[in-house]
Amino acid sequence: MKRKLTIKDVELKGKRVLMRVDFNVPLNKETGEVSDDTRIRAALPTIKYALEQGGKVILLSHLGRPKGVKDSKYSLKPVAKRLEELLGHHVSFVDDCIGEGAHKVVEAMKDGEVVLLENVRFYKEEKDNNPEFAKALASLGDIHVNDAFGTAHRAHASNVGVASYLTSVAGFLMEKEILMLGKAVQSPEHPYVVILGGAKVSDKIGVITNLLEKADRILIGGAMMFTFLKALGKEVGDSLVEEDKIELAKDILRSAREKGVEFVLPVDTVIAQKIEAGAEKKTVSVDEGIPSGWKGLDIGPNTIALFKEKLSDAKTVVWNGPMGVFEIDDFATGTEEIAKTLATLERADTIIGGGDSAAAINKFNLADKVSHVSTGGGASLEMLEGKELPGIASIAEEVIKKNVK
Ligand SMILES: Nc1ncnc2c1ncn2[C@@H]1O[C@H](COP(=O)(O)OP(=O)(O)O)[C@@H](O)[C@H]1O
Ligand SMILES: O=C(OP(=O)(O)O)[C@H](O)COP(=O)(O)O
Repeated sequence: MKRKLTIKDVELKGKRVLMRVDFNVPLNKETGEVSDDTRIRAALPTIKYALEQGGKVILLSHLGRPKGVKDSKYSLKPVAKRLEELLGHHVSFVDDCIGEGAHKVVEAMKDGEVVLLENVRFYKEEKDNNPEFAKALASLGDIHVNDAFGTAHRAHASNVGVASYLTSVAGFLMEKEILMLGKAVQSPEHPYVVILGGAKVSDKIGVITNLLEKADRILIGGAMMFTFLKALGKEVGDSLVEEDKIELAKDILRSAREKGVEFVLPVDTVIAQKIEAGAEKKTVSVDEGIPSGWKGLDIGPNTIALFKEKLSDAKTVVWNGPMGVFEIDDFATGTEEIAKTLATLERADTIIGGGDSAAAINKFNLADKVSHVSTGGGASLEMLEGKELPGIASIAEEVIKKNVK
């Protein structure tokens, strides 16, 4: 892949910098305020840089899935407030992302000012990547900066379509995500260990197939383990199993054996009858099996020890999906211990992807102890699957000048 142009490659002074960010953040249902500002913080270096360079920063984002109509539940207004606090700089909010209102505000902007436009998904043309809509957005800027890595697996108007009308360059967050995840995809240092957990087996099965070509070891935890344990004929009680993926799980186990990839499944699990704090719990070995009426909600102590050993010599670790129901402290031990283990691997590239995995690492205050916590869930997974993401493909590449005599 040729080098992507970044915000550092272009002149910003006096320019209208149309910046696509991913401010799709959770809002508190009662107060309507931003409840997790990780994605806003992650975009700050790019916004600050553009301001320091004397650009006029016009921010575009989506929030939620409002189905192409204006719906105040999905307004970016609370995000403007939070951004203003974090940036320590006034942020004007405009209640439309195209049209006369938006144009008037943008035309009146001075260098070093910031405007956040309303949710681009209030128009269905955004998700359709409609060229006219993309042109209308593009008319608000002189240059397009794409810092929305979390949206890079979508080919929408505000990240991809606009690149037909304006030069699109990467922001610092986009650049870092491409660098860190790209390295894990293209040239990981070995041993390369992948830890997969969480609940969405069907979403992640494609990644496993691709990773069998690259990883040396794959460790499976979370609810995902029960589909594999069932494929091996173990009793899994009432644990979460994706029945229609059992055959695929068998294929993956066979394929791992053939390719010489170590496929490590838990040896014990913490079980309970109810997914709630304080529920009676016990640890059983997977060979003993889980009785009916009980479900596996975390990896057990012997599995934690086994996974620690399998991680000890790792040079690259990619982790996606918690090891158990970490939201409840009784079932958070496995996730916490794996997070702590990653934090001690100082000489390895440790990369965490997935919304819940990022939430878990934040819960244990270990985010600054790993190499990279991706802001993209779906985007990081698709990248690990080896797919080309449309929101990266649309960023301009360096033109290699040949010496012509
Ligand atoms: N054994 C389990 N049984 C049921 N749910 C589980 C289990 N282990 C993990 N989970 C749940 O999986 C969810 C996260 O899954 P997923 O969305 O796949 O992860 P990510 O967002 O990191 O990609 C969490 O809410 C967690 O409670
Ligand atoms: O939050 C996002 O995806 P993620 O939850 O997979 O990280 C992105 O903002 C993309 O949103 P979308 O999945 O509604 O297109």
